Amino acid sequence: MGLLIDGQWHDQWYDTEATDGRFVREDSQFRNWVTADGSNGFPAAANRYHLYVSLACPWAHRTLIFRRLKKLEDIIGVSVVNPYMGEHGWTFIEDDTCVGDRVNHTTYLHELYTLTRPDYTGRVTVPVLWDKQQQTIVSNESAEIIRMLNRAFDAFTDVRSDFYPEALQTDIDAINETVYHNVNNGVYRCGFATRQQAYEEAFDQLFTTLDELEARLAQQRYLVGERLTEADWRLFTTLVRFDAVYVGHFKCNKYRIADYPNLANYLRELYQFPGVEATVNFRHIKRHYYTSHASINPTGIVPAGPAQNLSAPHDRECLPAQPLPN
Ligand SMILES: N[C@@H](CCC(=O)N[C@@H](CS)C(=O)NCC(=O)O)C(=O)O
Repeated sequence: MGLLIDGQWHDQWYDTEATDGRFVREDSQFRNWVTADGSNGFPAAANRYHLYVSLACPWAHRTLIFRRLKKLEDIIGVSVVNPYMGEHGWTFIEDDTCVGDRVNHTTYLHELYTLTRPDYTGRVTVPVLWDKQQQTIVSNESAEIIRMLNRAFDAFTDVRSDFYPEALQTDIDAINETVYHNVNNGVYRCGFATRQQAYEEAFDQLFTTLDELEARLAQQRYLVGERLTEADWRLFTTLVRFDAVYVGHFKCNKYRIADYPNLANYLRELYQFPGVEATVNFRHIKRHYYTSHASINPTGIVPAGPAQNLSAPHDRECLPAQPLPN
């Protein structure tokens, strides 16, 4: 784990000293947009853009789900990093989990960052949306990449589903804000905290929000009502990792998702949504977290459990849902 400073790689763990042991996530620095009309300099096109992801990473997972839901697999390629993130950060070192970077032939993800900006200073994260034509990073912010995939490439797919419909944008943005802070990033704020108070603060916010979401999902099928939206997919990628990793490795152990009837059924419904199961890889997920954070799990032993069956039937059909267009 490390970062680039003026384009030079430094192997160093997160600095939580200045923030009383609290983990504070850096803002993503590459924030360009692919648009249908190309008005931002990045027009949607077939086979021009490439996604770099980790199958372990919940943020990158969002982008893989959108690529799949919008049937953009033939339009946007994907490279998967090795799940082990050690002294060089994310790598493309080839083994039974990784086939390398077949687009830019790099060994380390940080090379893509310095190809884009030779004096880059900051963390080197996945996902990365890469423009093969201009040889540059378009965006390394998953929240924005999924919005590009949602609509900008509609000329290249027959899937008309819109997971960020205009009429629901205010509600989606509001729930995203809470879920991001307390759940998506909340599990990291628990796991990467280096002082007891910082951990407990994050832990309380996480489980207060999970309790609220459990109550909300008793009344309605999805986070903003009857329609499945971006907000659900953003929550899904954390929920699906929760019992396998966050409960133990990040000490988020008040309850498991399996202990919340509505969240557990909702998780299974989303997991069983056509195409989604294929984007979930527990081997990468468990290997990454348990082997890459040596200060949290020094032995690097990957737990063998838990036994869970996300393909088991769910009960969500008793709540009304709006059908999605194809
Ligand atoms: N805000 C970013 C966060 C991405 C992120 O932090 N990804 C993690 C993987 S789960 C990462 O690459 N971390 C490497 C590091 O922080 O050095 C997004 O949502 O795209």
